[in-house]
Amino acid sequence: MDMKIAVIGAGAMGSIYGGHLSQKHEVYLIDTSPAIVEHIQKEGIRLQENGEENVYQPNAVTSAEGLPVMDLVLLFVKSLYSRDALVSGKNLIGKDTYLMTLQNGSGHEDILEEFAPTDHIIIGTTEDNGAVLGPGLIRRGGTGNTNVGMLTEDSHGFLPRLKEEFECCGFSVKIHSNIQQLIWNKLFTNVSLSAVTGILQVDMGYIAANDHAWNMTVRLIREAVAVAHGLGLEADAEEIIEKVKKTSEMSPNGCTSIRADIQNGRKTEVDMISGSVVRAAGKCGIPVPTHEFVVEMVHALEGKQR
Ligand SMILES: NC(=O)C1=CN([C@@H]2O[C@H](COP(=O)(O)OP(=O)(O)OC[C@H]3O[C@@H](n4cnc5c(N)ncnc54)[C@H](OP(=O)(O)O)[C@@H]3O)[C@@H](O)[C@H]2O)C=CC1
Ligand SMILES: CC(C)(CO)C(=O)C(=O)O
Repeated sequence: MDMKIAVIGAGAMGSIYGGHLSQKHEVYLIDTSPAIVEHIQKEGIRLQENGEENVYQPNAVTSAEGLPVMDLVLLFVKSLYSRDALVSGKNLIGKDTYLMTLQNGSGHEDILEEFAPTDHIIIGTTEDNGAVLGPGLIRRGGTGNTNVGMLTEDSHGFLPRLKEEFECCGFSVKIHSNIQQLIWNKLFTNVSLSAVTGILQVDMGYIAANDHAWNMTVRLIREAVAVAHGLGLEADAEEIIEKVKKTSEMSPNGCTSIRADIQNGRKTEVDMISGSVVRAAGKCGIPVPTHEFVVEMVHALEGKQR
């Protein structure tokens, strides 16, 4: 056992990472749902991956109470629950603990910094994806890189260790010196395609196929690109527009996370997706009326489902 790792949130992504990491590390999967935790305790996590079903047996608990201080805390709750989850897991974080997020959206560091010093925060993206099929049963969809980076210099050389410890469990980790660039590269798709499919409640293919939906998507991309430039990031609007169009066309029946959450009567992560563009725009003094509209509209839709 090399590292003590707490993974908070035993949903799709927490199960994929917690399950795989438990092959070599002492992993504690924490989820507020007693049903999920009991299931994992009895039967482990069943992951459908690479055409087979594998079972992993991390420790599973409903609360961080009584757990030791961790080497790494990996946050995999939906971002609207991040603060609550970290308040409940405060005892997991000691002076040497690294706190890590691969959640969609941007600006998670603003919350993480309330719980750990900046030089112990790891942010990034994952190109893996997954879905919960039932209690303890997860389908691992596509796999790809786990992109990580820090907001400051990695003064203790933790990222190379993290890379090694994750890669021996089957992940492919890339360390980036400008991780915000990577985060925004993914964000452009979520703040345009995902947001518009959520509001319209349509499959991904509808966006490129319908002129009005497409105009709205392009407008969102152009506003987000202006903000990215304001933050000093690189972003080529025409390239991003082309990429988002391809994403829509290549997965005509695909369902985005914002759409799925609204459809399932759940709250969305819009505040850390479109909302993060609005907050960054405020700091740079750039107008983003379409993103402001999206945030209000998605929240209005969430209210309708209750
Ligand atoms: N799914 C995917 O393919 C991808 C997801 N992501 C990101 O990963 C993150 C997690 O997504 P995903 O795994 O799909 O989400 P899920 O909803 O599947 O899993 C989150 C889990 O956390 C639980 N939870 C909620 N609040 C707490 C809390 N305070 N403490 C402990 N557990 C809690 C939830 O319980 P309950 O259901 O009862 O609320 C749920 O079981 C998101 O930020 C998402 O953007 C990134 C890339 C791909
Ligand atoms: C756009 C998509 C489906 C990834 O391609 C996504 O990241 C999301 O909506 O969460």
